[in-house]
Amino acid sequence: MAGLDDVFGDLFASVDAVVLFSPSGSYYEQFVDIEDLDVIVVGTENAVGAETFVELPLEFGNISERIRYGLEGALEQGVIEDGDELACASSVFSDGIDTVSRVRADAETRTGIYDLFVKSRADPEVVKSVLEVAIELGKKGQKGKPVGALFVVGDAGKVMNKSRPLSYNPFEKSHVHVGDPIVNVMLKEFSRLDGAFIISDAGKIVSAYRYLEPSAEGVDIPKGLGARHMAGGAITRDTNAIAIVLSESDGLVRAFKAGELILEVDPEAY
Ligand SMILES: Nc1ncnc2c1ncn2[C@@H]1O[C@H](COP(=O)(O)OP(=O)(O)OP(=O)(O)O)[C@@H](O)[C@H]1O
Ligand SMILES: [Mn+2]
Repeated sequence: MAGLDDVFGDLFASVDAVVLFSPSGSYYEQFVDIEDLDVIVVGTENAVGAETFVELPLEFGNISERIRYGLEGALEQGVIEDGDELACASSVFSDGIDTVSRVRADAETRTGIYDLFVKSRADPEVVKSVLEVAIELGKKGQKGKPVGALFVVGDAGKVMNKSRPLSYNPFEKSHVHVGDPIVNVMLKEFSRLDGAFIISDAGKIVSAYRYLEPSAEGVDIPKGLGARHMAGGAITRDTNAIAIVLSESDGLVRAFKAGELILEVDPEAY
């Protein structure tokens, strides 16, 4: 009679590699000595000093997103190949690894999230910080009310040329950068007001309250999204900036690059 090992064993039978999502050191060590096994560690940092590591821009709360973006990064780095069968081990309910998903790597479902972080003009850390601010703002809102915001990151000179001020720029003479705790408070406070934040490649806040005037010609953003998303999407086609948009109406955070929607996350999942 078949035991559970025989049945669940199919999940990891003849896989091309094992992908461990943010494993503990002792968990990882168990795999290192298994013969002929490729082990890939995925996470926001390489805490276990793994030989093959793929960095995630953020710890995706949703398991399928975490796996999808992890595998996209692994494909991008060439540590797995299209069609590879992978046993992806991750934690869903506890701190430790408690879940194994068998997934086939599929190069066609590529979303471009790695381009967003790794191949943008702006520093990846800057993109990550802005995404974190948007997610936090989406989670808490402003004084309990849902709030929207638009952050344009990178290629700031060109973005400034394609926009105009709606009001006095509170960042005019300041030298503040995203990631500073005080700046996060300021960004949240100013997000109540209209327009976009413009942020440089290195993370300097160049301006708040900018009205973007890109040409919207040929921009293909999903129907139902309004002027904020259209302006955010379009500016990324006209310049080498990326746009991170928090929607006041559906609460989602979206990222655009080269005029295309690249990432869509629900702040409540973080
Ligand atoms: N071209 C623009 N540049 C900068 N900010 C803009 C621009 N167009 C709209 N906004 C900002 O977006 C806000 C919301 O506009 P609108 O409702 O049309 O956008 P939306 O895409 O539906 O966003 P939301 O999902 O947050 O409602 C406006 O009040 C304004 O602050
Ligand atoms: Mn709207």
